[in-house]
Formats: sequence, C-alpha cells, structure tokens
Amino acid sequence: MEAVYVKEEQLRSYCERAFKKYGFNEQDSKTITDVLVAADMYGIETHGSQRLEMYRQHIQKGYIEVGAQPSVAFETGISAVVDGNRAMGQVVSKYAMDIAIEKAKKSGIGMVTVRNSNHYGIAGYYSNMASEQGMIGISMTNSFPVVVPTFGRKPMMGTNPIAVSIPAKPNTFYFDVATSVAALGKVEVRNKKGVDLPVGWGVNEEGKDEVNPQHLFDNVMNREGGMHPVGGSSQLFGSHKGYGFSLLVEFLTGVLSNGVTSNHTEEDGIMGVCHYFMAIDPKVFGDPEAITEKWSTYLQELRDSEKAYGQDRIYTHGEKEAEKEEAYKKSGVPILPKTIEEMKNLANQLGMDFGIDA
Ligand SMILES: NC(=O)c1ccc[n+]([C@@H]2O[C@H](COP(=O)([O-])OP(=O)(O)OC[C@H]3O[C@@H](n4cnc5c(N)ncnc54)[C@H](O)[C@@H]3O)[C@@H](O)[C@H]2O)c1
Ligand SMILES: O=C(O)C[C@H](O)C(=O)O
Repeated sequence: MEAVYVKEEQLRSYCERAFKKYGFNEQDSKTITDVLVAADMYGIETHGSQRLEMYRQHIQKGYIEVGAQPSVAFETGISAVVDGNRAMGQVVSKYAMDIAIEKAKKSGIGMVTVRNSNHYGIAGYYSNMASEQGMIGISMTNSFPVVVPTFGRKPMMGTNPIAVSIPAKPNTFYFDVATSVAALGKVEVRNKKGVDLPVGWGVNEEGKDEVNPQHLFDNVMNREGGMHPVGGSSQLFGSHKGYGFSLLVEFLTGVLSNGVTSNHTEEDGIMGVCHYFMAIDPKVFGDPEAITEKWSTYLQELRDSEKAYGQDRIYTHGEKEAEKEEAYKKSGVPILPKTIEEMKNLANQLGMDFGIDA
C-alpha cells in the first residue's frame, strides 16, 4: 500500500480549513492544526490528520463544544486546576500548559490539572512547549476506557500517555508513549493496512487473545475486551508495571483535577477527559547549561554503547521524530491512501476544496 506524500503547507491548510468548517474560529483552528501537523511531521501517523474524522464525530456527539474556552477554577502560586468547559482538547491544553510555564518562570515549577476536556492529540506537543523554553515539560492525559487491568477483560483505564521533554543536544529528549502496549490509534492504522495485531496487544469479550484489529476496536467500543497495559497480559513481562503507570496517570489527571477517571468518561453526553501538565525550570537545581551538557553526554554514551547481535544502532527518545521531521520537510508527509480517501470525502461533505496534490 503506497503512501501519498503531502507537503506540510497543504496539510496545514487542509486541516485549518476543515476546522473552520467545523465552526472553530481562526485562532483555535490554527492551534488544533498545529498539534495535528506536529504529529504527522514526527511520523506519529496515528494522531495527525488521520484523526480529523474522529474529532468531527466528537463534535456531532456533543462532546466538544465548538467555540467554548477553558477557565481557571482554582489556583496557587505553583498550581492550578483548569476547567476545560468541554472545549476542544488542544485549545484547553495549550492554555493549561501556558499557565504551567508562566508559574514555572515565577516560582520554578508549575503544575496544572485539567478536567472536563476532550481528546488532546499527542501528549508530547505540550511537554515540548516547556522544553522549547529551556524547561522540563511533562504532559499526561486519560482517555475513554480502552485498557484492561492486569488479569482483567473489561476496559477500565485509558491508553493514558506520559510525555516528558528535556532540553538536550543535538535533539530534545522526547519520550512520548501510551502506558498501554500501544496506542489505540495503532490498532486503527493496522486495520487500515489490513495487518493483524501481535498476540498480547489485547483481549476479547471472553478474556482471550484478540489479533483481529477490527474485532479489538469493536470490543473496545462495546466495552467488552480491550488492550493490555505496557507489558502485555503476563506478569512475567511486566503487565503489572504498565498497569501501575496507567493508574498514576488516572490519579494525576482524573482524580487530582476532581474530574473523572477513564471508566467514567463518555457519561451523560460528556467526554470529560482530564489532563496533567507540569513545567520545571532547571534553574532551581543549578546551572541549566551544565545540566543540559551532562544529560546530552549521557544520551550520547547510550547511543555509542555496544549493540545487540543483529543491531547497528541504539536510539535515544526523540531521535526518530527529529529525523522524520527533517525528512518530511523535504519529501512531504506520507499519508495512507485510505486516510487520503477519508480526507477527500470529508472535503466534499464540508463543501471545501481538497487542495492536496494526490
Ligand atoms: N490523546 C490520547 O488520548 C493519547 C493516548 C495514547 C497515546 N497518545 C499518543 O500516541 C502517540 C504514540 O504512542 P505510542 O505508545 O504508540 O508510542 P510509540 O510506541 O510509538 O513510542 C514513541 C516513543 O518512543 C521513542 N522510541 C521509539 N523507538 C525507540 C527506540 N528504539 N529507542 C528509544 N526510543 C524510541 C520515540 O522517540 C517516542 O518517544 C504518542 O504521541 C502519544 O502521546 C495519545
Ligand atoms: O483513541 C483514543 O481516544 C486514545 C488515543 O488517541 C489512542 O490512540 O490510544
């Protein structure tokens, strides 16, 4: 299945125009697009333009209130609780991370929890907002229930990503992962590609292994089966550790914000997703330059260390994204033909030009 290479500007223009057609103002359309295109440029094909249709469905279901804006519900010098007021997740999250960064500039640290929000895209976009200002950034979100507890078969947690961005040379350390064995988006993309899932990604309604991506997706939607935490189904491979990381995210997002845990999202017609953002100014620990130097040296030592049999390269987190971004600026972003078809149909339905050479 040959991907279609789409120029960044065309993708950006397509998304902005689509979000304006959805009813968002100019500024919000730009903010949402920036998060989606960042994912595409990083090679995170699951969370870029692939998700335009999902957001439309969330608007139609009434989860996202187009035009709504977040507000601060509670605040101290180092912390805040933001009410997302059902606004678009990207709009809420940029607002909340900006507050965390401002607090970190004044007090060294800023922590913001968010309730009553919506799906925010890639977690790492927001942690990068802090690292771009020389700070350490952390971002987490819960989601609708997708992941089963170790030894369970009913989805009780979200795929709950954790992203950490730390200034480093030559690239920012960028660790951005779901606490499930994979993001649900990877099941969607495997379905589009017609590729089975590896054993250990998920269970069906009987609690047995499920390798068909469409079946697993349907199971998740019916809340009768789901994905495993990082580590898979077996405690021998650390399922209980992924489970614990996922609960950490549930606590910091859904509980600390006085919002909802993933198993109570999508109740009463509200998505209710919750987030957590943190910015730390390294100045409160000494000389930021020296810290970056030490960290960068260690990352280089890791990359230079001895390779396993059959391997010729060790990566550190963020390297792949930096390389893809550089390559895609020249080649354009590879988009799956099925996604291109969806985008064409969407443009038709919205009555706008497709505007993409494909
Ligand atoms: N909004 C939501 O509800 C939600 C939920 C789940 C996931 N997500 C997003 O989905 C995206 C994908 O998540 P995922 O769990 O599939 O991530 P993934 O498994 O693709 O891992 C990506 C991370 O691993 C690093 N990496 C990849 N190969 C590496 C290697 N060999 N050595 C060292 N580092 C390496 C990358 O630099 C990156 O930090 C993330 O951006 C995440 O934020 C969002
Ligand atoms: O699909 C979701 O809501 C969760 C997330 O984006 C994921 O891909 O796991």
